[in-house]
Amino acid sequence: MGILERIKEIEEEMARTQKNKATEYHLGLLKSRLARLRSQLLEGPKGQGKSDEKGFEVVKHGDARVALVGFPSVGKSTLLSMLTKTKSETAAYEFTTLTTIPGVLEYRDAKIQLLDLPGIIEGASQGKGRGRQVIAVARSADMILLMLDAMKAEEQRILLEKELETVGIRLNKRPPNVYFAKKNSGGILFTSTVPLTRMNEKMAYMILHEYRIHNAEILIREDISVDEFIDVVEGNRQYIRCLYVYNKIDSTTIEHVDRLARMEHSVVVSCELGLNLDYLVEKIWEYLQLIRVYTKKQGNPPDLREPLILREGSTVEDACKAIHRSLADPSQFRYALVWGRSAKHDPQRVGLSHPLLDEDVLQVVKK
Ligand SMILES: Nc1nc2c(ncn2[C@@H]2O[C@H](COP(=O)(O)OP(=O)(O)OP(=O)(O)O)[C@@H](O)[C@H]2O)c(=O)[nH]1
Ligand SMILES: [K+]
Ligand SMILES: [Mg+2]
Repeated sequence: MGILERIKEIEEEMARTQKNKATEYHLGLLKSRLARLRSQLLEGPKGQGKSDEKGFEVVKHGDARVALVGFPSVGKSTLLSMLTKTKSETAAYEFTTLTTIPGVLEYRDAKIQLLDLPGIIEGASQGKGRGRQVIAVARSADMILLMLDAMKAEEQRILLEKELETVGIRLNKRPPNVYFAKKNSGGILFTSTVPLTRMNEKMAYMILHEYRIHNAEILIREDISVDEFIDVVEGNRQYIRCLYVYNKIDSTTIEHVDRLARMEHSVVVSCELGLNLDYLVEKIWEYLQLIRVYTKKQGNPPDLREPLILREGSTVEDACKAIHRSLADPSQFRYALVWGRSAKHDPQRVGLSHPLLDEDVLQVVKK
């Protein structure tokens, strides 16, 4: 039996099985089997490289990468053409876009790579309509714009979420707070620092057994579910921030638009009429969690044209490394001066571990 049939069989068995105390462990086992098969599917057949199927990968450029994912003809290419200087072909028929089209979204002195992708359809995660190549690119993104047709919002959203979930993409979630390490000996060492209400030690043993893991250390620090435990064991999940972009609001009612706009992580737009696109770009910036750090040389004003673009939570050390690989070395770095929101007083003399904030000014003093 092929992997796809085995997946289908397990899915059917899960659908048939009632959820209760007596079936809890059996369902846990089925979930882990399903997760293993799906991972196998993603890796592809052993010994056979992935290169025979041409991918949609393009070179990473700029400060961050945002991928446009959605069903055909929801307006992905129209959006790319509105937000960047790149023109991607748009048309009323499905599958107009056949490969990745990269554009550059310039905002707040950052260059954000925006990727227009071919539309995906139900079953994409199993390879339908080159869905796997699209998903591979989505996995490489710092953020996903899940684009939906406002008229078919609910059904499209549920289907797309399922496709992405299936391939191990977790949208707007954090990795479970669990320490997990495989060992060579010593058996299973299971500890939890909080009461577990959704799984337990027995379940963990059973799942690990399914994965043929007999020696491991597990420290659980939050009340996780069985699915989250499997995610930890799989270890290949991608936790990606996502905005749901409801397009074509020009062709639906104001009440419906209002409802969509109030949902979590959502932005309503009309790409064609250019409605609400400024707000969308602001939200993209917010979700990417980037900060700008302006550098200055001693005795000169700061360079306000080209800031360093760093992840939120970056330190002086990260900034130094972004300027030059060896600048953070003890042989070069003496101290830094920081002006701005992260400084207690202007300027503050700081070391490598000082955390920076958006719009700080940084001067590195070398030895
Ligand atoms: N009414 C309306 N139509 C739109 C809007 N945005 C895009 N369209 C139309 O929707 C159709 C599809 O747009 P595309 O940008 O080609 O969609 P796509 O998602 O890139 O499609 P594929 O590449 O085929 O997956 C085109 O006819 C667009 O003119 C919008 O805001 N409102
Ligand atoms: K289209
Ligand atoms: Mg397109």
